[in-house]
Amino acid sequence: MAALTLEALTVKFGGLTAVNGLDLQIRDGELRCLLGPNGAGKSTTLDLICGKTAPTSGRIILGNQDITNLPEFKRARAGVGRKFQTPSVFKDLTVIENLEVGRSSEPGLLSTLRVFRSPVRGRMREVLELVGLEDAIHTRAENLSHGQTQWLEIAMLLMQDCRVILMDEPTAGMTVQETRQTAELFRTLRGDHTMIVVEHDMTFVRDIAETVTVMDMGGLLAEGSIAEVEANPAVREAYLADSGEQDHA
Ligand SMILES: Nc1ncnc2c1ncn2[C@@H]1O[C@H](COP(=O)(O)OP(=O)(O)OP(=O)(O)O)[C@@H](O)[C@H]1O
Repeated sequence: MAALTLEALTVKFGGLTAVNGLDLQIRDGELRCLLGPNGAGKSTTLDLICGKTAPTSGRIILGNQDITNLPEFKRARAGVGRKFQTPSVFKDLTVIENLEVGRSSEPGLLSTLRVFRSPVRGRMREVLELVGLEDAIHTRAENLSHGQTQWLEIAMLLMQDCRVILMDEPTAGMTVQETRQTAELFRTLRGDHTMIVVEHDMTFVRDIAETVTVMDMGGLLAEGSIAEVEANPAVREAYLADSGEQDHA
């Protein structure tokens, strides 16, 4: 079953069509990489899916629910999770406290108490092990490395049991080692979680990619395995036309 379907999705900003009639279908459990030269419309596509930007036309369907006209917070509740480039963790709180706060959709004493019940606590430990933060449970977020902070944010999304997780350049600013660990994490997550990842780091993409979608000028340019799209002359041309981006494909 499709976790997410985009139908002829379009957004215009004045005279500029940033996303142009985009059709996309993401299977449950799929890890889809979204590539394309600068200005291709990748981040705007994520903005449209999470509700940060309203489309000019087209439809967005999550599972079998049409979410095109839902406001951002309702889409989050419906199961769209978004990780932005700048982490939004609480610096003064520890790793586990961040997960507790992130988990609580109804702030207040009752929900905080509920969080401490064992099934949720057990799930937190599981998620922290998954992202490699099991030894940093009581570390304040401000003392985490850049990579660890990104993993904490991913852990917070995993706790929300999102239907689809959107990530914009998750490895930006990471060391080579952190990027490798993130690739390993994503390979573990795929199958159980549905993710759309916008990424420029082609080594990382090759490490994690199943199907990749290449956008150019707001539209879909190519879709297939990494080998297929890298061999596609139209893809090569699009990247070469974008002067600063030759290294990205
Ligand atoms: N709110 C906005 N108002 C006007 N134009 C916008 C807005 N958001 C994006 N754009 C334009 O839409 C186009 C697509 O931008 P977008 O950020 O989606 O590209 P991208 O593929 O994510 O690029 P990059 O890889 O550089 O992040 C660009 O020309 C951008 O300037």
